[in-house]
Parts: sequence; C-alpha cells; structure tokens
Amino acid sequence: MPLLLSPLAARCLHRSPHLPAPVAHHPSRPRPLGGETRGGTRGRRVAVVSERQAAAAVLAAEKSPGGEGGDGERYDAIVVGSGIGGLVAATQLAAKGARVLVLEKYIIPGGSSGYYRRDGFTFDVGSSVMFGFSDKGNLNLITQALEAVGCKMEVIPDPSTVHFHLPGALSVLVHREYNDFIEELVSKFPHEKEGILKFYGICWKIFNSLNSLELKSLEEPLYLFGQFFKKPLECLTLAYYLPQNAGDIARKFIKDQQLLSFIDAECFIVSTVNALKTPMINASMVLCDRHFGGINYPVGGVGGIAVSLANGLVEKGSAIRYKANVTNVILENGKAVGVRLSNGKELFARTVISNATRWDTFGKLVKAEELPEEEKNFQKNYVKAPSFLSIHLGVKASVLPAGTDCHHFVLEDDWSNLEKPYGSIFLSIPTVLDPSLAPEGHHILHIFTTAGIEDWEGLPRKDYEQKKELVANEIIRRLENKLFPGLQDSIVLKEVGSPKTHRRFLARNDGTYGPMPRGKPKGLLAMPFNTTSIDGLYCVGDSCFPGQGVIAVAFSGVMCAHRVAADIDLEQRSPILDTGLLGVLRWLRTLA
Ligand SMILES: NC(=O)c1ccc[n+]([C@@H]2O[C@H](COP(=O)([O-])OP(=O)(O)OC[C@H]3O[C@@H](n4cnc5c(N)ncnc54)[C@H](O)[C@@H]3O)[C@@H](O)[C@H]2O)c1
Ligand SMILES: CC(C)=CCC/C(C)=C/C=C/C(C)=C/C=C/C(C)=C/C=C/C=C(C)/C=C/C=C(C)/C=C/C=C(\C)CCC=C(C)C
Repeated sequence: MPLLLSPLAARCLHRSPHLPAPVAHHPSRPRPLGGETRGGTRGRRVAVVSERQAAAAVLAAEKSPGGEGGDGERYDAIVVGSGIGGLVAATQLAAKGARVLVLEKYIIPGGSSGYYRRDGFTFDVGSSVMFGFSDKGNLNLITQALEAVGCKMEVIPDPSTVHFHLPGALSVLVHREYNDFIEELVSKFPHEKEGILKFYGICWKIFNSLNSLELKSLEEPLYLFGQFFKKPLECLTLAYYLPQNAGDIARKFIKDQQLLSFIDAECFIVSTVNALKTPMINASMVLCDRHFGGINYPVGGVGGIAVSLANGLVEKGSAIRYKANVTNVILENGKAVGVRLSNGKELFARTVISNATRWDTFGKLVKAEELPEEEKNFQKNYVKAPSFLSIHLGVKASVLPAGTDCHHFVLEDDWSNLEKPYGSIFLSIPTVLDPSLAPEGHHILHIFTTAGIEDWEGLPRKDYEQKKELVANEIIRRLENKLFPGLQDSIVLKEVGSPKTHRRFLARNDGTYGPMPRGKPKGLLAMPFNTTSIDGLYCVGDSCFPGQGVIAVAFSGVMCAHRVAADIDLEQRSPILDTGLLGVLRWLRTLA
C-alpha cells in the first residue's frame, strides 16, 4: 500500500514551525518509501509519519466524502488537479463555504510544486525560489492562501535571490536589499546608472500599484470597478502597462547591450523568454517582490505548501482524492456539470475548474467537435514552452565553498545560448537555507535546463537511459568547470528527469514548462482569465492570467475562486455587468 499521507492524518499545523511530513515518491520511479524521522538542524525536527499512520490516512481518505465510497453528492466545485493553482482555487472556495472536491491523478498534492524523498534527501520537484511568502503587503499570496485555511509555515529568509554567472565573466548577485543590488549592478555598468535607476524605478511604480490593490477576480465587475473607484491612479497605471513588455521599457533608458542582455536573463528565469517577450507587469512583480517581501524558503521544503493547503482544505469540510485521473469533463446542454474518471465513475458539481494546462483541458478533457474560438485565439498567441531536464543530486558538503549562495543561473560564453535547449543552467541548493533536507554532511543540488520533448521520444529504453546519463553528466561537467571543482566525485545520489518524466508525472502536455508567447506579445493582454467559452467550466494555473510561476498561479487561483463564488452566489454579483465586462475582456484579447 502506498504510504500516502492524507490530509486527514496530518492536520494542518496551525502556526506550527513544522511542515506536515509528506510521503516520498520520485517522479521517475513511483516507488513508495517509508516515513522517516529526521532530526532537523537549527533545533528543528521535521514532522514524522509512521507506516501505520500513513496506512490509516489512506483508509480515512477512502471513507471520506471525496473517497472511493463517495456519497454521490453534487459539489459546488470539482477541481481537476492539485497544483498550487488548483489548491488555491479550492481552498479559497472552501473558505467561502463551498463544498469542493479536488481530484488529483498523482499520489500526493502539488504537481510541479511537489516533492519526493530518497535516501534521507527531500527534493523539491520544481523551483525552490519562492516569491509571495513574506508577512507584509498584499502580494504575499502564498502566505495568504495558507492563512485562508488556518495554516502557517515557518520560512527561512534567503539573503539573495539568485547569483548570475554570465558571459564575459559578468557575475551579479541579486541581494535581498534593493540598494545593495543596485549598487552591485551599477558597479558593473557605471555609465548606465541613470538608466538602471529609471528601469527598476518603473518596476517599483508598477509593483507599488499592484501591492496597493486588494487582489480578486479581474473578471468580476463589482470588484474591478470598486478598485478603480478606490485606487484610480494605481488602476490606470496597471492598465497602461498591461499591454507592454519589459524589454521595450528597458530600451527606453538603457543602451548598453550587455546590460540589456542581463535584463533578458533576469526575465528569462521567470518567463523562459527574453525581456522583449516578458510582460512588464510580471517582470515588475518578481523584480520587486524579491526585495520587498524577499525570497523565503519554507522549512522542510516547498512540498509542504501543497500538503498544508490540502490539509487545510479537508479541515474546511471539503475533500481531495488522489489517484483520480479525470478523462472527461461531462457537458450537458453545453454546460460543464461534472467529470468522468478513468475508472468510469462520474462525479457531478455546479462548476468544474481545470488545473490541467489549457492544451490538456481543451485537447483531452473536453471532447468538443471543434476548438472554441477563445481557445483558438489562445493557441494563436501562445505555444507550449519547452519542457526541462532536471537533475537532483545529493553531494558531499565539502564540495561547496563556504558562503555558497542558494540559487545560481549559469550561462557560460555566449548570450545567444540563453533561450536554446540546454543553453542555460538553473541551480538551487536549498540545503544552504534548510540543512534538514539532507543527511548530515551533505547538500542537495537541484539542477535544471530547458529541453524539448522531441529530443527524447521514440528511444528504446536502454538508449533513453544512456541519453539521460550522458546529457546529465555534461551539465554536471559544466557546473564543475564554472562553480564547483570536484563536483562529479562528490555525488552520492543522482536522479535525472527528462521531458518524458515531466509529461508523465506532472501530467503536463509534452511536459511543458508553461505557455510561452508565439511572437512578441502585447504584454498580458492576450492571456485568458479563468472563465472559458463553456458555461460552468473554468481554468486555473499557468495557462491563465498572469502565467507561469508559483505566485502567479496562486493569483490565478484567487481570481478563479472569486469568479466561481460569484457565479454560485457565494459572493455578490451583477449578471448585467458580468455580461458587459466579460464581453469587453474577450474583445480586448482579440486585439492582442
Ligand atoms: N514545471 C516545473 O517544473 C515547475 C517547477 C516549479 C514551479 N513551477 C510552477 O508551477 C506552476 C504550475 O502550477 P499549476 O497550478 O498550473 O499546475 P501544476 O502543473 O503544478 O499541477 C497540475 C496538477 O494537475 C494534475 N492533473 C493534470 N491533469 C489531470 C487529470 N486529468 N486528472 C487529475 N489530475 C490531473 C497533475 O497531476 C498536477 O498535480 C508553473 O507555472 C510553474 O511556474 C513549475
Ligand atoms: C481588467 C483589465 C483588462 C485591466 C484593468 C487594470 C487592472 C486593475 C489591472 C490589474 C492587474 C493585476 C492585479 C495584475 C496582477 C498580476 C500579478 C499578481 C502577477 C504576478 C506575476 C508573477 C510571476 C510572473 C512570477 C513568476 C515567477 C516564476 C516563474 C519563478 C520561477 C522561478 C524559477 C524558475 C527559479 C529560478 C531558479 C534559479 C535561478 C535557480
């Protein structure tokens, strides 16, 4: 029996410094591991789950309303998928009093923000760079999402966001303190001091506008007009920058090509495209939040966020079911009324929210004769970003020089490789912040680089495994040359995931990292919100406004829950204004 730590067993630990202990499953090998007890450093202990507790949890989940013995009730909302987008939508709705059922194909919650344990190491599946996790402002959406269901996680402040190692021996450390970062950047480009201050100054103007708003659904007119009334200048600022991209604004103030390339790299790490293709609002959000709230790492690992949200959901009287693979959205007279699982079972709800990518939602779950116009427009503007190759390493601690930063971005010799597959390397060492993630005397290196699925398909098993080994070793060699001499010999554990791994275990079409503009976008103008052209069907996650990123999908979850709550009469609404606003927004998207 898989050691599934159900939310029913691990209560959301209110105001507890410890993350609920999850189960260990490696995406490339879905093999359950036993629960384990690990003494944390800094006097912490990670919560513990025994085999007996875990087995009891599975039983409890099966008896719950959302479990296999379901009571046939009609839910207010069924959420397909428990990525952060899906979980935030679900928990926000549950907090408003809705009865929600989350259906997750995999065995634990979190999707790209999941985790797995192996030999005493706790690995984050995806990014370890957490925005929106501070205790101040309005944009700390991860903190707020947890609070909505009575949870809080202890976080460790990261003194920096990322250390860039770039062509021409350009090295820039993005300090937590804004002035320290600006001082460092100006020291590399003294002739561009004014341009630097102006570009990042506009980012702050946008960030401060965002941070002054109460964040809810931009598709709900009573809220939207209310915000315009309360904060007209801020809303107009946002409306002005909504269709603009960071690269164009940078070029108004900056001429130095290398500095512009640096800004490309700043944008690439959060959007997988260069600055000319990155919406200015998104760039401002991340380029400022890292200094405003700072980057904060949750004690025990990123996976704890999803586990806590899932626990909080159940405590609010809703349910989550794992190993529940949704194959169809059921339509009745053109309205979404429920879902069908791969075992043939049908479940019904007033609304259905898909946290699968739009390509999966409209390519697989909705069996419509023809793609709706809205989706054609989305696919005209956005393509699937490539997937990635990820390498999780356990290494001897001695290989890292003292004072090594947590996150690194490496692009060695040639700026033109920035967006090419395997061109740039992302590296996180979360044990620099939370040593309890690895056995004593060891560190975790999580390395990833973009890679297309086409490189990995159609290979016989042996060739596929050999290719993973070969490509991973080459990436490790590059890091050894650039950062850590002796890296190869220090490895005690290595797990490699290919685009096929991510397609399979994250259930993302072609393992895609998220949507990427096909050409030069008009900022965020073309990005769809949560409603779809099918009545009762909503999308949430990174193929919705504002796009890729854990904090971005958390916002998408907040927006989605607000719109759904209004549609099921849990929030105030005005049907006439709804029709008007949704029509205008649809029209605006066609202009992009
Ligand atoms: N791709 C990565 O490695 C990575 C890494 C770090 C962070 N992130 C961030 O996380 C964001 C993604 O979050 P998200 O909320 O959009 O979604 P997600 O992809 O993280 O999660 C979607 C969940 O839906 C489940 N699912 C999909 N189809 C299903 C079906 N038919 N039936 C049942 N379950 C199904 C998947 O198993 C998965 O758990 C990305 O934007 C990215 O920025 C991604
Ligand atoms: C309605 C209309 C149309 C108009 C009106 C006007 C207005 C009012 C407007 C408003 C708007 C708003 C509110 C908006 C909002 C937005 C937001 C919130 C956004 C956000 C975003 C975010 C993002 C994008 C993020 C991202 C992140 C990411 C992706 C991250 C990643 C990371 C990684 C990958 C890591 C790296 C690593 C290394 C280096 C190692």
